[in-house]
Amino acid sequence: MSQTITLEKTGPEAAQLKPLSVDQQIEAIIKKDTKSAYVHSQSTLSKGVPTGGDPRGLKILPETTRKRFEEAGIDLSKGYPYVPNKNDIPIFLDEATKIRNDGFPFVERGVNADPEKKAFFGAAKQVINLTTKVGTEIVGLQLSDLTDQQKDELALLVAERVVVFFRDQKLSPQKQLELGQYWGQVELHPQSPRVPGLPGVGVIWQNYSLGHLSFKNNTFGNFGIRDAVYGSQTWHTDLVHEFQPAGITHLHNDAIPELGGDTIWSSGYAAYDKLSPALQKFLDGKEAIYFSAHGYIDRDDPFSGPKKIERRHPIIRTHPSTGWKALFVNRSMTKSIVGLEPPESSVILNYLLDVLEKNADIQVRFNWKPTKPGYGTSAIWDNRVSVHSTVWDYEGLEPRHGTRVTSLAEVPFFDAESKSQREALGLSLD
Ligand SMILES: O=C(O)CCC(=O)C(=O)O
Ligand SMILES: [Fe+2]
Repeated sequence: MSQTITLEKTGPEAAQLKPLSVDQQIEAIIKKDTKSAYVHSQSTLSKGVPTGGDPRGLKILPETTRKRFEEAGIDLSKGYPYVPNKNDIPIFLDEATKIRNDGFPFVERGVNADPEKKAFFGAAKQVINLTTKVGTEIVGLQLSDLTDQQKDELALLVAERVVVFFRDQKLSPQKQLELGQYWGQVELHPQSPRVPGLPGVGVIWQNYSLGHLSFKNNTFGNFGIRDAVYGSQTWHTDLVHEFQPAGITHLHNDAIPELGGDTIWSSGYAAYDKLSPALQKFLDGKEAIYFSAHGYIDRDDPFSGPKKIERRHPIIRTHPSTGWKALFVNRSMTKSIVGLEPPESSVILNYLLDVLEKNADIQVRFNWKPTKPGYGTSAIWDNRVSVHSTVWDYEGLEPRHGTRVTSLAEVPFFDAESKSQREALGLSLD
């Protein structure tokens, strides 16, 4: 498959242009006028929207998404996406930190699964491992038809392979939510736009947030310099500021660009296996500070600017199903290693992040295109043992839209008796 691509000229001269009104911005999106939309990208459509359904989003909703929602009986009459009521969004840091601070029961489904996964594999036409260490594609199986036994086996497969893909799916947002609820308590994100009537189903839609239009190559931090249209998302893992952070995330993309818009995952197990035994030993049992994506006001120091929620978690964590150790750091949301001087922490942390981000042999890059037009593609990954980054290379304003359900998991732990993946599989060189 090939496609001729003409990159728009943007940059300083584009930034000189007059910002557009919201209506003009919507027009620009409909006409796929990248340059005009880019000019406005600093103040995104998703900011400052009225609470409730956003009527503006409906105007640019991709056809495949609209069809999927209609078939599922989603009420779009008030607009799309649903934007949370401002009164429900915590403003102060202490309020935001308190959400789920007390913990909740969690059942790890993969633990009880048949290690051979006979029920799950038996129902699939094909099982394709995409690389040696990470990523498996399942062919010929509908996620909406899984039995509980198959869901347990899939959870174990996701834990082992880090991310598992399913093309050509017919999946309603309600079924997607049900599946997520089976794997854990579903995250109800107070800020994020969501599918109307389904608080646990978030929306990933760059054409709405225009996120990718304002990003440059941003390896060294979020929200990089705005002098290029394209880039990639800062490597991250989801919701690490939670007391019980994300386990499985399931993103179902129902509008997929003709070319591009891939996502990359890197394995935390394999990253750990790349460290020397001396560095592994140093890190085992250490903790790091993780922070939230959103900022909040500090009641005691309200004028100091937004502050992030911070949590302490083990920097090497043991996965409860596989029992393997994984490196648990990410560029977007890991602040420092506890117990080290700031410069020491920064050097070591940067090295660890580089191991995850710069080694293609522990990564998988996935293109979401279904083989059947009109069908969607699901990626199901384990945030406890991976980081991911979306590639915003797709041309102009081609639609890319997905619904996302995240199941929260256990309080992260490190088991000193646990093994690395190579050790457990008998591949260790020493
Ligand atoms: O759009 C994607 O490929 C992934 C977006 C993302 O970071 C997520 O869903 O957690
Ligand atoms: Fe993410």
